[in-house]
Amino acid sequence: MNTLEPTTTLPDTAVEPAVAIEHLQVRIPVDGSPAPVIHDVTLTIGRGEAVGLVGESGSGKSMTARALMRMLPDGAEVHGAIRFEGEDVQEMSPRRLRAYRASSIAMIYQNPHAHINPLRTVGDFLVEGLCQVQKVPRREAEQKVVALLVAVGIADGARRLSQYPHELSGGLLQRVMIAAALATEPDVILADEPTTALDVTTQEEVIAILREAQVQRGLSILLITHDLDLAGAACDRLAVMYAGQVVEVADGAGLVERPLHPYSAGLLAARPEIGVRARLRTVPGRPASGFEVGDGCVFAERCAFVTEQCVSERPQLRSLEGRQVACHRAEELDGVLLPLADGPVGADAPGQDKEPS
Ligand SMILES: Nc1ncnc2c1ncn2[C@@H]1O[C@H](COP(=O)(O)OP(=O)(O)OP(=O)(O)O)[C@@H](O)[C@H]1O
Repeated sequence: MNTLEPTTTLPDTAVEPAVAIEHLQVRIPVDGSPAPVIHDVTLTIGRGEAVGLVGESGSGKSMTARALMRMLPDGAEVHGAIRFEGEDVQEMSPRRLRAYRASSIAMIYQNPHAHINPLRTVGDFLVEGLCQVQKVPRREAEQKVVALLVAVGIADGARRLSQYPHELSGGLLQRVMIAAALATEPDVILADEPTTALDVTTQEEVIAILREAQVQRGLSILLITHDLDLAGAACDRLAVMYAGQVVEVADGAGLVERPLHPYSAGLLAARPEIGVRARLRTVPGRPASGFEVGDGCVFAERCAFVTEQCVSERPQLRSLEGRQVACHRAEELDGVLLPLADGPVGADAPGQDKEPS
């Protein structure tokens, strides 16, 4: 489905962002030695802004979210800055970290069944968090969660409180998870593939609920997804990630109309179009994880425009015409990549001056 309908433009950059990640690098121990999974993530989420983090499997999207929650695997080495409202998340004391996770930031996962106790009722799940962590009296907590269930489209919320997770469909349970996330009145919600396990109609409803929560409650949202169209429709800005690096940040319309990074163009070209019978296009080559790339551009192996400089020197994310891009050749490729996104991707692409390595 090509239904990209971005809604707003870039936020006012003079406003302090809710979240600021600068040059994040993460290494995690694999077979006893540290392996890089995040090379360079630089990303801000403004207050009340929804940012879509898109990219292929293994690019490090979930790891970025986990770094923001300070929930990385044991032994992870972290470099760079992760700030929430100006405060360094890495420097938070255990007590401050508990408060941050309890009331400033909330996470919604792909598979709600995996994040709820199947032996407890929906009511226990929703109410106990409020009673125990936020010290809200039980009766008040029940009233609050019923109102939240109504807000996420569950009209018979009071009845649902006595049900067990297995009695609810995936879509209903994901709404319960959104209600749970909203219950603590967080400033930021991290939604990690929240609709991947749902059918298309339910996907749209869940995204609409998140979007409404963003607008009504002034929430900042990081939406992690493989689905560029979904992210474009639901978010104010998109950050494209590949092999542990953010390679382009733009508003949805800008990205679709004028991608500046060859990987963004490849992702755009790979979107299936309903009603058009054609061979599905793919980005040539295999998606790489952070620990598989060398010192040069993370996309060099698969790029149709690769040069010697790309292989030897990693491009940094830099500002260019109101957006950010990490490509040595972004100026030269401006305008060349759009026909690429609309047409064939690969060795026959225009502007290619060297064989991919
Ligand atoms: N606990 C872990 N231990 C070791 N490696 C891990 C662990 N979790 C993730 N990885 C690796 O880190 C890299 C980034 O993973 P991550 O889950 O962040 O990617 P992703 O972009 O979210 O992918 P997906 O869309 O498939 O969830 C991958 O190479 C993955 O194999």
